[in-house]
Amino acid sequence: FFVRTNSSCWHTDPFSSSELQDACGCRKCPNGTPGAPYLKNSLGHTLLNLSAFSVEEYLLVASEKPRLGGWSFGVRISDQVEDANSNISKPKTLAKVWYNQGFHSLPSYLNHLNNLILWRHLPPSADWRQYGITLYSHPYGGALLNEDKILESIRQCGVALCIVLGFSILTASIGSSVVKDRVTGAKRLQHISGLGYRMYWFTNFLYDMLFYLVSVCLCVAIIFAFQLSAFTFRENLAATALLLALFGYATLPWMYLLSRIFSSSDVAFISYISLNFICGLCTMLITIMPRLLAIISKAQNLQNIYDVLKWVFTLFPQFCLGQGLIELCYNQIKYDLTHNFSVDSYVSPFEMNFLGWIFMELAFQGTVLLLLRLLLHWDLLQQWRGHSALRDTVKTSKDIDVEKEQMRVFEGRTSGDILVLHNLSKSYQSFFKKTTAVQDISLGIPRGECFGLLGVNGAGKSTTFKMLNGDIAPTSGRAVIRTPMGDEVALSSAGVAGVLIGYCPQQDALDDLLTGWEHLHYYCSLRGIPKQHIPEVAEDLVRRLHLEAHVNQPVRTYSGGTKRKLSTALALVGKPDILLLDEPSSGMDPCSKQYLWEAIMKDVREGCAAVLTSHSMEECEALCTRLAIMVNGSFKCLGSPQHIKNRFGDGYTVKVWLCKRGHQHHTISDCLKLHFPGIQFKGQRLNLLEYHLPKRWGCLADLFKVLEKNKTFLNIKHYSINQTTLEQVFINFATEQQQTPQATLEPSTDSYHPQHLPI
Ligand SMILES: Nc1ncnc2c1ncn2[C@@H]1O[C@H](COP(=O)(O)OP(=O)(O)OP(=O)(O)O)[C@@H](O)[C@H]1O
Repeated sequence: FFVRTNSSCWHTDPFSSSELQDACGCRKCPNGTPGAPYLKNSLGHTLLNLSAFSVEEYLLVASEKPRLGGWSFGVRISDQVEDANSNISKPKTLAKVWYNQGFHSLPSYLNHLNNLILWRHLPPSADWRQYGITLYSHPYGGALLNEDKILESIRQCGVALCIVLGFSILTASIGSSVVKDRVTGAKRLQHISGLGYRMYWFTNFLYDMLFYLVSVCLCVAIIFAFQLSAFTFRENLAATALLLALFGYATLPWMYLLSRIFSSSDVAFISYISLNFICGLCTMLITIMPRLLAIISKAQNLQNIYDVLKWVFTLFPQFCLGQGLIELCYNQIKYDLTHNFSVDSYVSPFEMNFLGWIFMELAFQGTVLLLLRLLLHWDLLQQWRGHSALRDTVKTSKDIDVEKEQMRVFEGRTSGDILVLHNLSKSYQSFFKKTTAVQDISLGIPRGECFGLLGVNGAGKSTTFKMLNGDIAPTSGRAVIRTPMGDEVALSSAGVAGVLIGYCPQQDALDDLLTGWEHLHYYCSLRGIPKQHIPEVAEDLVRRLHLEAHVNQPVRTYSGGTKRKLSTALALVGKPDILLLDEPSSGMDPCSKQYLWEAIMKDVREGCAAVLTSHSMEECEALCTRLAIMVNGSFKCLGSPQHIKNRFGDGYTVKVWLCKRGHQHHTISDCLKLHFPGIQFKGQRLNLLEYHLPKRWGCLADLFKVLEKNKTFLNIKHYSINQTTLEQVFINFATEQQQTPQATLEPSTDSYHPQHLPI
């Protein structure tokens, strides 16, 4: 308790009744006469001659119950509280009001003193009884301040931050799915199969929004269940739901636009979360600082800074969400504070100068970004770049066949070809180095041809494929298709020109949740096959690729080989004019390979032009009418498999199986070298020895003769003599590949590999 009686003297302690009685000069006068017409201070000095005012009765009556309060006059200021500048202690005429316990005692005793002062200043002729200040006491009408409620609203600011974090993660996980679609090739596959860009993005957006809105509903239900007043009071629940929904509406197109820069969906997911949270939290913190300082200091320039920052940061949907939720909490705190004083300071969140501007901003951003996403697409950019990338200069190649093909393309002798590559090149530019993945390849592929692209890992096959299917733009050169009318059109316009392309990507672009049937039905619909014919077409493909046992199961239950079969089946849907097959048989058993080859050959025989990459020489020999071996991004040889074997496969391969394991090869090697000095020992595995005999060092008949004659003497169980295989030609070229970390030979799963020396 304290009573301030003047600027330099105040008491903070409550007083006991006896202290109070002692302090009341009128009750306990120094001369010992209660009720004397003098008011004296504690030192006995007369302060007021009350008889002059005839108020003694009043004071006596007023001081009858001194335990509730009283007055003292002329009390000397204690040394501690005296002004430090004045060291002279002098008595001052003071009036002090004392009170104790009762809440009403202070105002009533103060009022007595005020009355006294009033009467003191009345003119002598005036009757003091006619004047007076009356004090009324009424109970307080308002409720007490509910501190718990206010603290709860402040705590809900923390909930707002959690909501921002949660929705940052949710939108990131939804937004990164399109990156997965692109990286696995599913997006490209759908475009190639006939799905337009706009349709893809629009349906994606609709589906993602639907999925997102389910989460919004769950979140709003939880908020409602826990009755978080900042987000549920009056119109706040509707505002919270709208804010969350619009956040998704503005954020998803923004993520779609950025999706192209990510090479993995995991990287995209982490990046989106970081971007969301950085944009959301940092912008909120940056704006909160000047706002708080402006509230504390009442400085107008800080308020201006806050206003400017607020408008600038509305560019970020994350800021809009955080700011909107914090504003709802702030509104609620204000309401809780003023509500106790019967003032309703609640502002509707839908008012334009409150959250209305945030809603408008989010809706505007979402619409503009979605339109941008629908209008801008990769092929459009490729077309712009394609015009500047054309460069038709004939480069001399080391190989005569490659050069001939190049001349054929440049001289325009490709009228019968459906797919033509003009000097196609691709370089990847990173910060520190430039990698030339594909270098000036020219090629024309007619209908009914299966062209094989061979090369070690990193030779540039997949890059060539990506340029063919429109996934990446060539650095220079172009790939065109010839329409049935004979016009050359860009690959991206194939669908419009009526040329169907089937694509089997290196990674299976399948949806784990769909069954084989559902995949086939979907891709048949994309190809435009009439609904009534879809079962027939799908069944035909299932039968040709022997997928009957799996087609009703979800794809997640498929083995690697079965997934490849389904991927190839999807590429074959609708009898495409051009088939792009990137390692279609990898991971398949020999039996499945036979079915696959038959399926591909059937389409090729019916006039389809196929381009195939494979690490299986057996497959290339079985399927390809022509092939090229790529080394460091350029063709090193080109022609039919037999032509390549004839040109580059010099001589014979001799395989000798010994009767016993562990025998050294020296005796046999010495014997063979005696008859054929040019023979090369290539390696030994268990009891198998392998030799290469160049043609000029001996003929087939002599070789048989020597081996038959010495079979028993050399402990030979049996032997075989073959013409040099395509695989050996391939290995010979592969040694030319730059010794980069990627340039390692991938062992074929299909054929036995001895420890080869290069031929
Ligand atoms: N996105 C990229 N950025 C930079 N360099 C790349 C990129 N993609 C491929 N390369 C490089 O381009 C070269 C050719 O790669 P590509 O994937 O076309 O080889 P490939 O013949 O298909 O190999 P594989 O048989 O393993 O599929 C390699 O040196 C590779 O490192």
